[in-house]
Amino acid sequence: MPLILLGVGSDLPMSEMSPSLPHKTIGVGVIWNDQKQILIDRRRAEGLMGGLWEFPGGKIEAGETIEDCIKREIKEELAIDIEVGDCLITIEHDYSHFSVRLIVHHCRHLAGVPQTVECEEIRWVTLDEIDGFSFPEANSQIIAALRQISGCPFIPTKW
Ligand SMILES: Nc1nc2c([nH]c(=O)n2[C@H]2C[C@H](O)[C@@H](COP(=O)(O)OP(=O)(O)OP(=O)(O)O)O2)c(=O)[nH]1
Ligand SMILES: [Mg+2]
Repeated sequence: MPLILLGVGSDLPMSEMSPSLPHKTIGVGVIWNDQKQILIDRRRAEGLMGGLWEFPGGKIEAGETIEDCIKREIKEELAIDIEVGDCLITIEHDYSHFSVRLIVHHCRHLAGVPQTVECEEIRWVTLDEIDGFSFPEANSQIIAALRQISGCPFIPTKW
């Protein structure tokens, strides 16, 4: 009698067999100024994760590099020019209704005064001050990674 396996007996990896959450890939910038402060912005009250602080960024578009995504999002959201540097960390995080991959790069502020084009509020803060702000859950890993490096990654003579 042949053994007949029905349904789930396939070669698919577990991740493709389980019902998956919607997934977004997000380019995120940790933007440093020449005083070694980091730019954070507060998300609009009415949207997803409303009122929480974040490092600016947004969804990657088809055909875009992560560097181009971060540069574009930061121009759209804050109207400033930046240089995108090294990757600090990549995080995979599951929220209740979706999951995100946050690809976080160090960035250097080049020009323009940040404007609240797509956010509620903007602050330049030191790493010591950052604990006074509420961030989305996934951000604790970004902040921990920032604490592990020895300060601003850009060489002061480059400013
Ligand atoms: N930009 C940013 N997003 C974060 C952070 N931490 C975190 O969990 N997220 C999540 C929140 C959102 O679900 C997602 C970012 O999406 P977004 O709403 O900024 O996307 P977007 O700029 O393309 O905006 P939209 O076109 O959807 O309005 O990543 C963070 O530090 N920065
Ligand atoms: Mg955004």
